[in-house]
Amino acid sequence: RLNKNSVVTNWPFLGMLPYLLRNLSNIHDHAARVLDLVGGTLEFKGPWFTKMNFVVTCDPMNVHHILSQNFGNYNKGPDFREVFEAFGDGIIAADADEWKRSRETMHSSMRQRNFQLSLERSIQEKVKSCLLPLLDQVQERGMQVNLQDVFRRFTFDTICSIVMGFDPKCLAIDFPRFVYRRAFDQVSQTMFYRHVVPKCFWKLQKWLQIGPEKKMTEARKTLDHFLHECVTSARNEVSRSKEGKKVEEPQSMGSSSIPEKPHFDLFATLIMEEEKKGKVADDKFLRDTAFSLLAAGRDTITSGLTWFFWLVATHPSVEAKIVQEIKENFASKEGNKDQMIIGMEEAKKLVYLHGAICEALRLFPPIPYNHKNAIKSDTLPSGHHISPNTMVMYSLYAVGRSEAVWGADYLEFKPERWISSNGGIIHVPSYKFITFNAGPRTCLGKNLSLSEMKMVACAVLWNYSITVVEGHPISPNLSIVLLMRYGLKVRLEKREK
Ligand code: HEM
Repeated sequence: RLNKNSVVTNWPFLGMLPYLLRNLSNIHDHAARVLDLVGGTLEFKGPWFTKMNFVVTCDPMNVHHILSQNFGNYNKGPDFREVFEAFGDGIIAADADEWKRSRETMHSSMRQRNFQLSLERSIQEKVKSCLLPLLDQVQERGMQVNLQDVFRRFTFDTICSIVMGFDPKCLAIDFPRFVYRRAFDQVSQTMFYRHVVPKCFWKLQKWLQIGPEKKMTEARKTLDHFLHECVTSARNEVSRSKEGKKVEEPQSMGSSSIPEKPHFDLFATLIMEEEKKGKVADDKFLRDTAFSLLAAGRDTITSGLTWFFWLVATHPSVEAKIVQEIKENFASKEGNKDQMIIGMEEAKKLVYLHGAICEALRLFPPIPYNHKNAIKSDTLPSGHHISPNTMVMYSLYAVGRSEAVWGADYLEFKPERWISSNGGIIHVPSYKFITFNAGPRTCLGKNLSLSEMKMVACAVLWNYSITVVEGHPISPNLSIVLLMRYGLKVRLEKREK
């Protein structure tokens, strides 16, 4: 019988760190394979002089236990906050009452009708006035384009508009450089780096201000400046709208500007929600909230769209079915549907597209792993004992590729998996389709993201067929969000309708 932990060599002094570092470039696939071999859960041992021991699992019952059934015993904890310190006290890193307060305020703001309408309008406008014109030019000039870069720009513009009512206009044909976007990328990379080197090592680098930690400090300064400007602008807008005054002309802000027209953004809504409760949303709360939302909602949607378009481009029969479904639902309808810029309600009709997007998000979850900290000792459903203050890591990537959950064809891209015999959408419990997390801390942007992805997919696939540039390498990057290391280089052709 296999000694369950022997799949990964546990070296004297160094523990399993050599395995982790040797396989880092393809760590998610390695983790999925190892977890499969050991029955779903592994006790990882770090070097003896570090506190790098943790339990890693992809067993859906363990995940259900940690995220829902025994939710109260698993928080983010101090280590999470240290690694993700750029999030401050924002919802992603917060625990207990701080988290509850953020979650309630954010949830009620995001449910508001005006917010939903403003969100829909922002996405539609961005597709119509920036995304499709840019792709038109690329196609007309016969150029190659990196779709991942296009989506990163698209999502940065939309998330800034949605959260702060400010469009940085990164998506333009001259692909402008935008210093704040690069600062965000630097912060994400350093946060990933802090996961794979012992804590004492990155702390020393931080203290000495060298390597990635130096870059992190500089990037954070840049970002804090950006967020401070956004907070001030949102406050001014709320005061102006309360006074019923006309919104002033944009001020200069780096290489971009504040939008000309009033906008029902999340920031303004949050400020007003707090006021209704007799509280004042202080600058730090708004800064941390903005950072959390920008980080949570920017690269995640980019990742989802990039892997989706790659899968569709390499599965022509799926592409044909998506286009057919769009045609059947909307092509003969009244109104301006020549570009297929649909709304959120219309997006719900596209069941096959929904299946294809869920399938892409299952195979390539934008957040491939996550972790929690056990407060008291516990026993997982798999029988593993958890001591107090142990980090429990769960691989969303490995859950999405578990044969036990998805069947023998788990590696196939099959949108049909999500469609019932009567043509409806099959509901998969969130601890199995874990891409948006599960339990009380389920992603607050789940519906928003699915709608946005469908709206973009519908417009792009209706207007273009996409071919991946021959020989272009496809592999995941090393960061906290699963993007493509070399981007997604494609050529476009106008679709014959
Ligand atoms: C495809 C897109 C997305 C995916 C796959 C995704 C996935 C996730 C995951 C896995 C978590 C749990 C993170 C953790 O606990 O550390 C999360 C949390 C969260 N997400 Fe998303 N997300 C997406 C888009 C968005 C968007 C667009 C927004 C908002 C604009 C958003 C807002 C949030 C918030 C506020 C949380 C924290 C919830 C809490 O802790 O209570 N997400 N998301």
